[in-house]
Amino acid sequence: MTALLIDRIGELTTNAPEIGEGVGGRLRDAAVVVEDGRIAWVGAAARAPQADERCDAEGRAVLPGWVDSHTHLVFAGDRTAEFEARMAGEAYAAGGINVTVEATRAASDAQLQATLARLVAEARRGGTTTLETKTGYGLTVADELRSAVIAGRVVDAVTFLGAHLVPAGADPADYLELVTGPMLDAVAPHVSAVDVFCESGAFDGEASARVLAAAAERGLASHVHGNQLGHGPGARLAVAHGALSVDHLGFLDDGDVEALAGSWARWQEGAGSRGTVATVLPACDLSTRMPLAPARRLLDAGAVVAIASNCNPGTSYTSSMGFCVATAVLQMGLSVQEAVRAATLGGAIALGMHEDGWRDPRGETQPAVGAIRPGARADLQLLDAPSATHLAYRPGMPLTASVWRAGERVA
Ligand SMILES: N=CN[C@@H](CCC(=O)O)C(=O)O
Ligand SMILES: [Zn+2]
Repeated sequence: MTALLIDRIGELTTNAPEIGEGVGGRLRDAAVVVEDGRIAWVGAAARAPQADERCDAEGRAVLPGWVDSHTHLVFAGDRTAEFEARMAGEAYAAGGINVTVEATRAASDAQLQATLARLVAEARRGGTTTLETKTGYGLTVADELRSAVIAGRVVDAVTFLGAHLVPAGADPADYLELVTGPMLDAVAPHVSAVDVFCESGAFDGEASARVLAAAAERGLASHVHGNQLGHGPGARLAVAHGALSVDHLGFLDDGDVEALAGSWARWQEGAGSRGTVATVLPACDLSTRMPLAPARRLLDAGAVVAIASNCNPGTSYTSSMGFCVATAVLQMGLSVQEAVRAATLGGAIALGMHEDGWRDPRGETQPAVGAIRPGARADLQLLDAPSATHLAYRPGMPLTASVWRAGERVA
Protein backbone atom coordinates (compact mmCIF):
# COMPACT_ATOMS: atom_id res chain seq x y z
CA MET A 1 0.00 0.00 0.00
CA THR A 2 1.31 3.45 -0.90
CA ALA A 3 2.11 5.64 2.10
CA LEU A 4 1.55 9.39 1.91
CA LEU A 5 3.52 11.89 3.99
CA ILE A 6 1.87 15.28 4.55
CA ASP A 7 4.64 17.41 5.96
CA ARG A 8 5.60 21.01 6.73
CA ILE A 9 2.19 21.44 8.43
CA GLY A 10 2.24 24.84 10.18
CA GLU A 11 -0.56 23.96 12.61
CA LEU A 12 -2.01 20.50 13.05
CA THR A 13 -5.26 20.08 15.00
CA THR A 14 -5.40 16.45 16.16
CA ASN A 15 -8.15 16.47 18.85
CA ALA A 16 -5.81 14.03 20.62
CA PRO A 17 -4.56 15.31 23.99
CA GLU A 18 -1.82 12.66 24.05
CA ILE A 19 -0.36 14.18 20.88
CA GLY A 20 -0.73 17.95 21.12
CA GLU A 21 -1.71 20.87 23.29
CA GLY A 22 -4.96 22.46 24.36
CA VAL A 23 -8.56 21.76 23.42
CA GLY A 24 -7.56 20.85 19.85
CA GLY A 25 -4.47 18.78 20.68
CA ARG A 26 -2.47 21.18 18.49
CA LEU A 27 1.04 20.59 17.15
CA ARG A 28 3.16 23.13 15.25
CA ASP A 29 5.60 22.18 12.47
CA ALA A 30 4.07 18.76 12.20
CA ALA A 31 3.71 15.89 9.77
CA VAL A 32 1.24 13.05 9.25
CA VAL A 33 1.68 9.73 7.47
CA VAL A 34 -1.35 8.08 5.91
CA GLU A 35 -1.37 4.43 4.92
CA ASP A 36 -4.11 1.93 4.11
CA GLY A 37 -6.83 4.51 4.67
CA ARG A 38 -5.73 5.20 8.21
CA ILE A 39 -3.44 7.58 10.03
CA ALA A 40 -0.17 5.69 10.46
CA TRP A 41 2.02 8.29 12.18
CA VAL A 42 1.69 11.83 13.65
CA GLY A 43 4.53 13.95 15.01
CA ALA A 44 7.13 16.67 14.51
CA ALA A 45 7.97 17.33 10.86
CA ALA A 46 11.67 17.07 11.69
CA ARG A 47 11.22 13.42 12.75
CA ALA A 48 8.85 12.34 9.98
CA PRO A 49 9.54 8.95 8.41
CA GLN A 50 9.96 8.44 4.66
CA ALA A 51 6.90 7.61 2.54
CA ASP A 52 6.15 6.77 -1.09
CA GLU A 53 4.45 10.09 -1.79
CA ARG A 54 4.74 13.52 -0.25
CA CYS A 55 2.36 16.48 0.06
CA ASP A 56 4.07 19.71 1.10
CA ALA A 57 1.65 21.67 3.29
CA GLU A 58 3.93 24.74 2.98
CA GLY A 59 3.26 25.86 6.52
CA ARG A 60 -0.53 25.72 6.23
CA ALA A 61 -3.05 24.27 8.70
CA VAL A 62 -4.34 20.68 8.70
CA LEU A 63 -7.32 19.51 10.74
CA PRO A 64 -9.67 16.51 10.82
CA GLY A 65 -12.32 16.45 8.13
CA TRP A 66 -15.66 17.83 9.33
CA VAL A 67 -18.09 15.31 10.81
CA ASP A 68 -21.51 16.62 9.84
CA SER A 69 -23.76 14.72 12.22
CA HIS A 70 -27.13 16.18 11.21
CA THR A 71 -28.42 16.65 7.65
CA HIS A 72 -31.56 15.93 5.60
CA LEU A 73 -30.22 15.35 2.09
CA VAL A 74 -32.84 13.07 0.51
CA PHE A 75 -35.42 15.47 -0.84
CA ALA A 76 -36.81 17.14 -3.92
CA GLY A 77 -38.29 20.58 -4.53
CA ASP A 78 -37.55 24.09 -3.49
CA ARG A 79 -38.54 26.29 -0.54
CA THR A 80 -37.14 29.63 -1.73
CA ALA A 81 -40.53 31.31 -1.44
CA GLU A 82 -40.87 30.18 2.18
CA PHE A 83 -37.38 31.52 2.90
CA GLU A 84 -38.24 34.86 1.32
CA ALA A 85 -41.44 35.08 3.37
CA ARG A 86 -39.42 34.34 6.50
CA MET A 87 -36.94 37.06 5.72
CA ALA A 88 -39.93 39.38 5.31
CA GLY A 89 -41.04 38.55 8.85
CA GLU A 90 -43.04 35.32 8.78
CA ALA A 91 -42.18 32.74 11.43
CA TYR A 92 -40.88 29.27 10.58
CA ALA A 93 -43.44 26.54 11.29
CA ALA A 94 -43.06 22.76 11.16
CA GLY A 95 -45.86 22.50 8.58
CA GLY A 96 -43.52 23.65 5.80
CA ILE A 97 -42.07 20.13 5.84
CA ASN A 98 -45.19 18.99 3.93
CA VAL A 99 -44.12 21.00 0.88
CA THR A 100 -40.92 18.97 0.65
CA VAL A 101 -42.75 15.73 1.42
CA GLU A 102 -45.04 16.26 -1.55
CA ALA A 103 -42.16 17.01 -3.91
CA THR A 104 -40.07 14.11 -2.59
CA ARG A 105 -42.86 11.58 -3.04
CA ALA A 106 -43.33 12.78 -6.61
CA ALA A 107 -39.62 12.56 -7.49
CA SER A 108 -37.98 9.59 -9.17
CA ASP A 109 -35.18 7.64 -7.51
CA ALA A 110 -32.80 9.12 -10.08
CA GLN A 111 -33.80 12.66 -9.14
CA LEU A 112 -33.33 12.00 -5.43
CA GLN A 113 -29.96 10.34 -6.08
CA ALA A 114 -28.77 13.23 -8.24
CA THR A 115 -29.64 15.84 -5.61
CA LEU A 116 -27.99 13.76 -2.89
CA ALA A 117 -24.84 13.30 -5.01
CA ARG A 118 -24.65 17.04 -5.72
CA LEU A 119 -24.99 17.93 -2.03
CA VAL A 120 -22.47 15.31 -0.91
CA ALA A 121 -19.98 16.62 -3.49
CA GLU A 122 -20.55 20.18 -2.20
CA ALA A 123 -19.97 19.01 1.35
CA ARG A 124 -16.76 17.18 0.41
CA ARG A 125 -15.41 20.29 -1.32
CA GLY A 126 -16.07 22.15 1.93
CA GLY A 127 -14.03 19.66 3.96
CA THR A 128 -16.74 17.28 5.20
CA THR A 129 -15.54 13.67 5.32
CA THR A 130 -18.25 12.07 7.48
CA LEU A 131 -21.93 12.64 6.80
CA GLU A 132 -25.07 11.54 8.56
CA THR A 133 -28.37 12.04 6.80
CA LYS A 134 -31.98 11.50 7.76
CA THR A 135 -35.06 10.21 6.00
CA GLY A 136 -38.20 12.16 6.87
CA TYR A 137 -39.48 13.63 3.61
CA GLY A 138 -41.27 10.45 2.55
CA LEU A 139 -43.58 9.66 5.49
CA THR A 140 -45.06 6.54 3.88
CA VAL A 141 -43.54 3.10 4.36
CA ALA A 142 -42.43 2.94 0.74
CA ASP A 143 -41.08 6.50 0.60
CA GLU A 144 -39.20 6.28 3.90
CA LEU A 145 -37.71 2.95 2.85
CA ARG A 146 -36.50 4.25 -0.49
CA SER A 147 -35.02 7.35 1.18
CA ALA A 148 -33.06 5.13 3.58
CA VAL A 149 -31.84 2.85 0.79
CA ILE A 150 -30.78 5.75 -1.45
CA ALA A 151 -28.95 7.48 1.40
CA GLY A 152 -27.29 4.26 2.55
CA ARG A 153 -25.42 3.91 -0.73
CA VAL A 154 -23.62 7.19 -0.18
CA VAL A 155 -23.36 8.49 3.39
CA ASP A 156 -21.75 7.25 6.61
CA ALA A 157 -24.91 7.03 8.74
CA VAL A 158 -28.61 6.96 7.95
CA THR A 159 -31.19 7.97 10.55
CA PHE A 160 -34.91 7.15 10.30
CA LEU A 161 -36.99 10.30 10.78
CA GLY A 162 -40.44 8.97 10.00
CA ALA A 163 -41.50 10.94 13.09
CA HIS A 164 -40.74 14.24 11.34
CA LEU A 165 -44.33 15.36 10.97
CA VAL A 166 -47.76 13.76 10.87
CA PRO A 167 -48.26 13.93 7.10
CA ALA A 168 -51.12 15.96 5.68
CA GLY A 169 -54.37 14.03 5.86
CA ALA A 170 -53.15 11.39 8.34
CA ASP A 171 -54.66 10.76 11.76
CA PRO A 172 -52.01 11.48 14.43
CA ALA A 173 -52.70 8.36 16.50
CA ASP A 174 -52.71 6.09 13.43
CA TYR A 175 -49.53 7.65 12.13
CA LEU A 176 -47.77 7.15 15.46
CA GLU A 177 -48.76 3.45 15.35
CA LEU A 178 -47.32 3.22 11.84
CA VAL A 179 -44.09 5.05 12.58
CA THR A 180 -43.36 3.03 15.74
CA GLY A 181 -44.47 -0.25 14.13
CA PRO A 182 -44.60 -1.33 10.48
CA MET A 183 -42.72 1.68 9.08
CA LEU A 184 -39.90 1.33 11.59
CA ASP A 185 -39.70 -2.43 10.97
CA ALA A 186 -39.40 -1.87 7.22
CA VAL A 187 -36.68 0.75 7.52
CA ALA A 188 -34.74 -0.66 10.51
CA PRO A 189 -32.37 -2.89 8.49
CA HIS A 190 -31.16 0.19 6.59
CA VAL A 191 -30.55 2.66 9.42
CA SER A 192 -28.44 2.91 12.55
CA ALA A 193 -30.65 5.30 14.49
CA VAL A 194 -34.12 6.82 14.86
CA ASP A 195 -34.90 10.52 15.25
CA VAL A 196 -38.05 12.37 16.33
CA PHE A 197 -39.06 16.01 15.90
CA CYS A 198 -40.25 16.74 19.44
CA GLU A 199 -41.92 20.11 19.02
CA SER A 200 -45.33 21.70 19.06
CA GLY A 201 -46.78 21.19 15.60
CA ALA A 202 -44.87 17.90 15.27
CA PHE A 203 -44.68 15.27 18.08
CA ASP A 204 -45.35 16.03 21.75
CA GLY A 205 -43.36 14.58 24.64
CA GLU A 206 -45.55 11.50 25.02
CA ALA A 207 -45.50 10.61 21.34
CA SER A 208 -41.75 11.28 21.16
CA ALA A 209 -41.16 8.96 24.12
CA ARG A 210 -42.97 6.21 22.23
CA VAL A 211 -40.76 6.72 19.20
CA LEU A 212 -37.62 6.55 21.35
CA ALA A 213 -38.84 3.42 23.14
CA ALA A 214 -39.65 1.74 19.80
CA ALA A 215 -36.09 2.46 18.61
CA ALA A 216 -34.59 0.99 21.78
CA GLU A 217 -36.75 -2.14 21.47
CA ARG A 218 -35.15 -2.79 18.08
CA GLY A 219 -31.63 -2.09 19.31
CA LEU A 220 -31.36 1.17 17.39
CA ALA A 221 -29.71 4.31 18.71
CA SER A 222 -31.67 7.55 18.80
CA HIS A 223 -31.50 11.29 18.27
CA VAL A 224 -34.03 14.02 19.06
CA HIS A 225 -34.84 17.29 17.29
CA GLY A 226 -35.66 19.33 20.37
CA ASN A 227 -36.15 22.80 21.80
CA GLN A 228 -36.03 24.38 18.34
CA LEU A 229 -39.12 26.57 18.18
CA GLY A 230 -39.81 27.02 21.87
CA HIS A 231 -39.13 25.44 25.22
CA GLY A 232 -40.23 21.81 25.29
CA PRO A 233 -39.44 18.38 26.71
CA GLY A 234 -37.01 17.32 23.94
CA ALA A 235 -33.68 17.84 25.72
CA ARG A 236 -34.65 16.08 28.93
CA LEU A 237 -36.42 13.30 27.07
CA ALA A 238 -33.29 12.68 25.00
CA VAL A 239 -31.20 12.37 28.16
CA ALA A 240 -33.76 10.14 29.88
CA HIS A 241 -33.80 7.76 26.89
CA GLY A 242 -30.01 7.73 26.46
CA ALA A 243 -30.23 9.32 23.00
CA LEU A 244 -26.90 9.90 21.25
CA SER A 245 -27.76 13.54 20.73
CA VAL A 246 -30.41 16.21 20.97
CA ASP A 247 -30.18 18.80 18.25
CA HIS A 248 -31.24 22.48 17.82
CA LEU A 249 -31.52 23.67 21.47
CA GLY A 250 -32.36 27.32 20.96
CA PHE A 251 -34.66 27.27 23.99
CA LEU A 252 -33.09 25.69 27.08
CA ASP A 253 -33.71 26.32 30.75
CA ASP A 254 -31.20 25.68 33.54
CA GLY A 255 -32.63 22.21 34.17
CA ASP A 256 -32.08 21.23 30.51
CA VAL A 257 -28.48 22.41 30.60
CA GLU A 258 -27.88 20.54 33.86
CA ALA A 259 -29.44 17.38 32.44
CA LEU A 260 -27.28 17.51 29.31
CA ALA A 261 -24.10 18.22 31.26
CA GLY A 262 -24.98 15.68 33.95
CA SER A 263 -25.38 12.93 31.35
CA TRP A 264 -21.59 13.05 30.89
CA ALA A 265 -20.68 12.89 34.58
CA ARG A 266 -19.53 9.27 34.41
CA TRP A 267 -17.80 9.48 31.02
CA GLN A 268 -14.19 9.67 30.06
CA GLU A 269 -13.11 9.20 26.46
CA GLY A 270 -12.86 5.45 26.01
CA ALA A 271 -14.50 4.56 29.33
CA GLY A 272 -17.66 4.97 31.37
CA SER A 273 -21.21 5.42 30.21
CA ARG A 274 -21.67 8.11 27.61
CA GLY A 275 -24.16 10.93 27.67
CA THR A 276 -26.31 12.82 25.18
CA VAL A 277 -24.44 15.22 22.91
CA ALA A 278 -25.84 18.75 22.64
CA THR A 279 -25.75 19.43 18.90
CA VAL A 280 -26.05 23.06 17.86
CA LEU A 281 -27.00 24.09 14.33
CA PRO A 282 -25.83 27.68 13.83
CA ALA A 283 -26.79 28.00 10.15
CA CYS A 284 -30.33 26.86 10.96
CA ASP A 285 -30.65 29.34 13.83
CA LEU A 286 -29.70 32.15 11.46
CA SER A 287 -31.85 30.99 8.56
CA THR A 288 -34.94 30.66 10.77
CA ARG A 289 -34.20 33.84 12.76
CA MET A 290 -34.34 31.81 15.95
CA PRO A 291 -32.19 32.41 19.03
CA LEU A 292 -28.72 30.93 18.74
CA ALA A 293 -28.31 27.80 20.86
CA PRO A 294 -26.35 28.54 24.06
CA ALA A 295 -23.26 26.58 23.08
CA ARG A 296 -20.99 28.56 25.44
CA ARG A 297 -23.25 27.86 28.40
CA LEU A 298 -23.45 24.18 27.52
CA LEU A 299 -19.68 23.80 27.27
CA ASP A 300 -19.13 25.71 30.50
CA ALA A 301 -21.60 23.43 32.28
CA GLY A 302 -19.68 20.36 31.10
CA ALA A 303 -21.83 19.16 28.19
CA VAL A 304 -20.31 17.61 25.08
CA VAL A 305 -21.20 19.87 22.16
CA ALA A 306 -21.32 19.11 18.45
CA ILE A 307 -21.80 21.53 15.56
CA ALA A 308 -23.64 20.34 12.45
CA SER A 309 -25.01 21.97 9.29
CA ASN A 310 -28.59 20.60 9.38
CA CYS A 311 -28.46 20.94 5.60
CA ASN A 312 -32.08 20.76 4.38
CA PRO A 313 -34.28 22.77 2.01
CA GLY A 314 -36.48 24.26 4.74
CA THR A 315 -34.42 25.67 7.56
CA SER A 316 -30.74 25.49 6.63
CA TYR A 317 -29.85 25.10 2.99
CA THR A 318 -26.10 24.92 3.39
CA SER A 319 -23.63 22.12 4.02
CA SER A 320 -20.85 24.56 4.87
CA MET A 321 -19.37 23.42 8.17
CA GLY A 322 -16.80 26.22 7.82
CA PHE A 323 -19.66 28.72 7.95
CA CYS A 324 -21.13 26.96 11.00
CA VAL A 325 -17.76 27.01 12.77
CA ALA A 326 -17.27 30.70 11.97
CA THR A 327 -20.76 31.49 13.32
CA ALA A 328 -20.13 29.47 16.48
CA VAL A 329 -17.00 31.55 17.10
CA LEU A 330 -18.33 34.96 16.05
CA GLN A 331 -21.83 34.65 17.52
CA MET A 332 -21.93 31.82 20.07
CA GLY A 333 -18.81 32.64 22.02
CA LEU A 334 -16.80 29.49 21.31
CA SER A 335 -13.05 29.65 20.77
CA VAL A 336 -11.87 28.46 17.37
CA GLN A 337 -10.42 25.32 18.93
CA GLU A 338 -13.70 24.55 20.71
CA ALA A 339 -15.73 25.10 17.55
CA VAL A 340 -13.41 22.98 15.39
CA ARG A 341 -13.50 20.21 17.98
CA ALA A 342 -17.32 20.36 18.12
CA ALA A 343 -17.53 20.14 14.32
CA THR A 344 -15.18 17.14 14.16
CA LEU A 345 -14.81 15.01 17.30
CA GLY A 346 -18.10 16.35 18.73
CA GLY A 347 -19.97 15.15 15.65
CA ALA A 348 -18.19 11.80 15.80
CA ILE A 349 -19.29 11.30 19.41
CA ALA A 350 -22.84 12.33 18.45
CA LEU A 351 -22.84 9.51 15.89
CA GLY A 352 -20.98 6.95 18.03
CA MET A 353 -18.09 7.00 15.54
CA HIS A 354 -15.28 8.30 17.75
CA GLU A 355 -14.08 4.77 18.43
CA ASP A 356 -13.07 1.99 16.04
CA GLY A 357 -15.58 -0.59 14.96
CA TRP A 358 -18.72 1.30 13.93
CA ARG A 359 -20.52 -0.01 10.87
CA ASP A 360 -21.40 2.08 7.86
CA PRO A 361 -24.68 1.51 5.98
CA ARG A 362 -22.92 -0.85 3.55
CA GLY A 363 -22.01 -3.09 6.51
CA GLU A 364 -18.30 -2.18 6.45
CA THR A 365 -16.57 -1.86 9.81
CA GLN A 366 -14.90 1.53 10.04
CA PRO A 367 -12.10 3.11 12.08
CA ALA A 368 -12.71 6.02 14.42
CA VAL A 369 -13.29 9.45 12.88
CA GLY A 370 -13.02 12.98 14.27
CA ALA A 371 -9.36 12.93 15.35
CA ILE A 372 -5.93 12.67 13.74
CA ARG A 373 -4.25 9.94 15.74
CA PRO A 374 -2.64 6.64 14.71
CA GLY A 375 -5.29 4.10 13.71
CA ALA A 376 -8.03 6.66 13.01
CA ARG A 377 -9.58 6.91 9.56
CA ALA A 378 -7.39 9.18 7.45
CA ASP A 379 -9.92 12.02 7.11
CA LEU A 380 -8.08 15.32 6.85
CA GLN A 381 -8.42 18.77 5.39
CA LEU A 382 -5.66 21.17 4.41
CA LEU A 383 -6.59 24.85 4.64
CA ASP A 384 -5.24 27.63 2.50
CA ALA A 385 -4.37 29.40 5.75
CA PRO A 386 -1.67 29.15 8.42
CA SER A 387 -4.10 28.31 11.23
CA ALA A 388 -7.65 27.14 11.88
CA THR A 389 -8.28 30.60 13.34
CA HIS A 390 -8.62 31.86 9.76
CA LEU A 391 -11.92 29.98 9.51
CA ALA A 392 -13.45 32.66 11.74
CA TYR A 393 -11.00 35.47 11.00
CA ARG A 394 -11.80 35.21 7.26
CA PRO A 395 -15.44 34.05 7.39
CA GLY A 396 -17.02 33.00 4.13
CA MET A 397 -13.71 32.57 2.31
CA PRO A 398 -13.18 29.23 0.51
CA LEU A 399 -10.22 28.12 2.64
CA THR A 400 -10.44 24.35 2.00
CA ALA A 401 -7.47 23.50 -0.23
CA SER A 402 -7.42 19.66 -0.14
CA VAL A 403 -9.52 16.96 1.49
CA TRP A 404 -8.66 13.30 2.09
CA ARG A 405 -11.25 10.73 3.15
CA ALA A 406 -10.02 7.30 4.25
CA GLY A 407 -6.71 8.31 2.71
CA GLU A 408 -8.21 9.11 -0.72
CA ARG A 409 -8.03 12.63 -2.07
CA VAL A 410 -11.69 13.68 -2.52
CA ALA A 411 -11.26 17.44 -3.08
N1 LIG B 1 -36.97 20.69 12.58
C1 LIG B 1 -37.21 19.73 11.91
N2 LIG B 1 -36.65 19.37 10.74
C2 LIG B 1 -35.75 20.17 9.97
C3 LIG B 1 -36.46 21.12 9.09
C4 LIG B 1 -37.31 20.47 8.13
C5 LIG B 1 -37.95 21.37 7.12
O1 LIG B 1 -38.47 22.45 7.44
O2 LIG B 1 -37.97 20.93 5.97
C6 LIG B 1 -34.76 20.88 10.85
O3 LIG B 1 -33.97 20.16 11.50
O4 LIG B 1 -34.70 22.10 10.92
ZN1 LIG C 1 -32.86 18.51 11.29
